[in-house]
Amino acid sequence: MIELREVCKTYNDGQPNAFTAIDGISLALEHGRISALRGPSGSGKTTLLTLLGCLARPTSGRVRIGDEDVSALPERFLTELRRQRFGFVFQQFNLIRGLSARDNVMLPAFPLGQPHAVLSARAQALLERFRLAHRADAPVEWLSGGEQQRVAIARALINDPDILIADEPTANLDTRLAEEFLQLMAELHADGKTIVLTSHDPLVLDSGLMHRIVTLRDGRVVDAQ
Ligand SMILES: Nc1ncnc2c1ncn2[C@@H]1O[C@H](COP(=O)(O)OP(=O)(O)OP(=O)(O)O)[C@@H](O)[C@H]1O
Repeated sequence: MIELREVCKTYNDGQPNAFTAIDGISLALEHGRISALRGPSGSGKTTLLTLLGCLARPTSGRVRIGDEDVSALPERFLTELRRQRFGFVFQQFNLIRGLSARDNVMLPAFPLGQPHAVLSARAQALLERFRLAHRADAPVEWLSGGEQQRVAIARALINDPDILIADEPTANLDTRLAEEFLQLMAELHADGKTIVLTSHDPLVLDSGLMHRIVTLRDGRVVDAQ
């Protein structure tokens, strides 16, 4: 369970330009499920995702991942927790140009200090799983949008996280690639992964694959089916 209790996030807290993007959200997302956050632009979806993914701390309130209250953890423990438990897929994929697909996939695993050959084999296996083995040595900028996204998903999985976080994952994809993305999410759900994503995309929201759809407005939950 990922649980938020009375969570607020205020940007520029205490300054004249303070802005409360998340305004007292309590929410529990079950492990092993696919949950979507939706809502108008500026409603706080990305901010909420960063709090759920321990990329940012709440200004007030509590975030629990399983049994652990992570809102109180010092930064280095948070970094460790992120590495071990979370994989992130960003809207723009955030791949490093000039590096091969395989090296991009390996990147999040480098700080864990495993032998290069082990990591390389694991990255190759993930690329194979996503039908990209033949592109492993290509610089990522040579890959198509759909291929780049599969590299980004492979990279998110390199440390075998149990929680996958994705921000507007289909925003840059055409219908066929968005459907392919959903197919991958269904497979990862079958593997037992917990998936939390933000989306405006009816193709995602109406796919029938989302176990929970949480609607935000003005930093509050207005509906949580
Ligand atoms: N670093 C920041 N500093 C100040 N305000 C911010 C910051 N990041 C986000 N905001 C503001 O917080 C609000 C929520 O932003 P957020 O990106 O979470 O919304 P969103 O629902 O994901 O929007 P979109 O669908 O457009 O991506 C917005 O009004 C935004 O301008």
